[in-house]
Order: sequence, then structure tokens, then C-alpha cells
Amino acid sequence: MSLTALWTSFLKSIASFNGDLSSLTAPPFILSPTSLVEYSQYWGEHPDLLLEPVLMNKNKSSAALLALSERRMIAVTRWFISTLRSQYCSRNESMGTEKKPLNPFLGEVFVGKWPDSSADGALGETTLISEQVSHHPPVTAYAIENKKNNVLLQGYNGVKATISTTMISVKQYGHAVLQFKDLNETYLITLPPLHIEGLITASPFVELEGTSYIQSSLGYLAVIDYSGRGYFSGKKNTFKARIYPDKLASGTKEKAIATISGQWSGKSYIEKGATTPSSSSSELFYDAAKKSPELLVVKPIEEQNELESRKAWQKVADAVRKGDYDSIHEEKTQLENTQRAMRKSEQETGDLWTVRWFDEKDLLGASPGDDPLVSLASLANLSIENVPLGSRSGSKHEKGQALHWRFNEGKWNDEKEILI
Ligand SMILES: CCC(=O)OC[C@H](C)CC[C@H]1O[C@H]2C[C@H]3[C@@H]4CC=C5C[C@@H](O)CC[C@]5(C)[C@H]4CC[C@]3(C)[C@H]2[C@@H]1C
Repeated sequence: MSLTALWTSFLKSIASFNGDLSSLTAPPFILSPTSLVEYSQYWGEHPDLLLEPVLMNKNKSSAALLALSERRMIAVTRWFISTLRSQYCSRNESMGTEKKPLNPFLGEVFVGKWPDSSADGALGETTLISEQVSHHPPVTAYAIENKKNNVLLQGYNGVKATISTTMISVKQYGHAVLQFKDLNETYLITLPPLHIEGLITASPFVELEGTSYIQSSLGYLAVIDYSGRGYFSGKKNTFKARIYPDKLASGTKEKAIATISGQWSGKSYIEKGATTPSSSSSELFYDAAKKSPELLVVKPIEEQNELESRKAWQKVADAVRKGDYDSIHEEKTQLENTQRAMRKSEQETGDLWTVRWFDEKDLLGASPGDDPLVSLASLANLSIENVPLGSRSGSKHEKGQALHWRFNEGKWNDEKEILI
């Protein structure tokens, strides 16, 4: 069957979509050789920006126009914006279009490190651990740690998709918590909704929409609005962010400390206060096209444990790269059957799979001191329930459940088999 015929029949299959992306049999040419469990690395590909708030604190310049704490909030916002190009454009840049990632099996892991890339050794090594903590629904949890500067980014992500005509709309569940332990500062980062455009022209790409938030334990709140082509600026991957002293102030844009706007996959600019920056007269905030991501160092496949993603999917990934559709199907089916058999025997013996490095915490009714999500979501007036985070507290999506995945440092320290 020709590629266009394949794609047309695929678009028809989308029409009867049931909400579970992994259930869609995408045509082989849209398959990625990479498992979704690897996507956690996109949070850490700019270690210098992730650690900037700590490093700036060491060489504080007294002449700083903004208070140091405000500059740290701007630095955290810059780091977050810097992750978006890798998160949402890297497949298009490396493989031509967005692709469907391999659907991780329960317990699939992915680990690696970013060696210190700084001239003066101030950064130190940053490590990533990522684990598929749930298969139905698919949920990936991750922890990115820099011991030298005592910084920990942890989070988890699940998606729910709906199809409207020829658009795949994706709501993201989960959030990230960024802790600068030496500064005693914590940031809650929520995830924007996204949709997949370009399906009709068989060149799918992600576009972000709606609003996401960064809430600092110092009170600062960044409100980030996303839009694509055809909206006010007409350019794809557009965003406008305003940083406020706190949630209350965010109701009045004149109270903004800084306004940042542009393209998260290209150039963005910053102005003090509420003025919308312009590319001609404002200070450059970040240029995503200029700063190449630092790639994660992953040990060779032959040294990997069979639960590690690239080892587990090696035969499927090779078949995808070769476009050998029969082997893709054969190898995928074999892996999926093995997993199904394991789940079945676990059900029979009652010896269910135990998640390796993360715990599921029930935060319903928890008090602010129990978990950063509780204290920071209340500062931002956001729901702590399992709703597309960014929903207001009391939103219609709430159904009385607040189960969240948290990194268990002790379990990772006791890990003997899977090493970075
Ligand atoms: C499944 C039907 C199909 O193959 O459609 C063809 C298209 C490739 C569209 C569907 C897939 O598009 C992929 C894009 C993936 C998201 C990309 C980035 C992120 C950020 C990361 O931090 C968390 C995961 C997330 C949200 C990915 C989730 C899965 C997405 C939507 C893939 C779709 C199956």
C-alpha cells in the first residue's frame, strides 16, 4: 500500500479513536525507535540553565537591578522555556516529523548523566533516572539530580488524548517540583496542554496551547500563555509569560515584575513590568535555536540491564530504523506478550509488580508541610487533585483523588543492578 494510502487509512482509524493513544495502530513510518520513558531527559538538556539560580547566588552582583530572588525566578522561567524545544520539536528536527513513541512497559527504566560541561567545574555532574511507574494509564516518573549544588528536579507525566476532526488534543497530567535545597527554595511547574497539528498533510507536529504556571515558594508566580500560528502573532510556538510577586498580583497585569514573549522554539525577549517586549527594542531573553542541548550520556546497550529501555526495545528500534515493518510487528508482539504473561502470573500469585524508585503518595487532605505540591498549589490557587494541573482548585474536573508520584531517594541509593 502506498504511503499516502497508509496515511489516509490511518486518519480514518483516528476517527474511531477511544482516547488511549497507544491503542492506535499508527502506520510504521510514523513510529519512533524511542520509548516514551526517554522523554524525561528533555527536562535536563540545559544543566547550566537548570543550575543558574544557585550559581548566580554565588557570584551575586550587588548592582543587580532586580532583587536577587526576582532574578532567580526569571532564571527558573528561562530554564523552563529552554526545555520546550527538546520536549516538543526534537523528533521533527531529527526525524522530519513528530513520531509515535514506543509505549513503555511497566517497570521500564532509562538512566544517564550529563557530565560537567562548565569551564570552572562549578556545575558538577547531573543525573537522570526515569521509570514507567504505570502502564494503564501510561505514567512516567523521573528524577534529575545535581548533588554538587544540591538541586533536585522530580516529576511525573501522563497524557490523555482526544480527537476532534483531524486534531489530536492532549491533556498532560502530572507536574514537576524543582528544589534548590541550599537556597531553601522550591518551584512547582505545571504542564501545558498540547495538540498535534499537520495530520492532514502527514507532517504532524506539536503545538502548545492554554496556560502553564511556575509557582515559587517565595510567592513569585509565572503565568505562561501559549499559542500557535493563526493566533495574535501568527507565528508557531508563541508564548507570553508574566512574572508576578504573587498569585494575588497576577490579577492585575500592571503589577507584573517582568514580561517575556516570543517563540519557545526560537527567540524570546524580556521587558521589566507589564510592557510587551518587542524584538526590535527589548532585551533578548533566550534564543532556543542558538543554544544546542547537551545530550545525555547513556552506557552502551551491552552493559545495560534488560529493564533498560534501549536494551529492551533494541530489536524493535532496529526494525523501525530499517523500516522493516514485519519485524517491527513481530518483535513488538513478542515483547508485549512477555509483558502480558508477567502481568497475568502476578495477578494469579498476587505478587504484583513493585515500582522501583518512586512511591505513590495520597495528598488528599494533606497539610502544606507534607509535600511541596500542597503548599505551592495553594499559593497558586491550583487544584492538588489528579486533574490536568493548572486547573483551579475546586474545578469541575476534581473527583476527590490526589495520588502523586514522588522520588524515593533511599530506594535509588540502595539500587544495585541498574547503574548510571
Ligand atoms: C498515536 C497516533 C499517531 O501515531 O499519531 C501520529 C502523531 C505522531 C501524533 C501522536 C503522537 O504524537 C506524539 C507527541 C508526544 C508528546 C511529545 C512530548 C511530550 C512531553 C514529555 O515531557 C511528556 C510526553 C509528551 C507529552 C508526549 C506524549 C505522547 C505524544 C503526544 C505522542 C503521540 C502518540
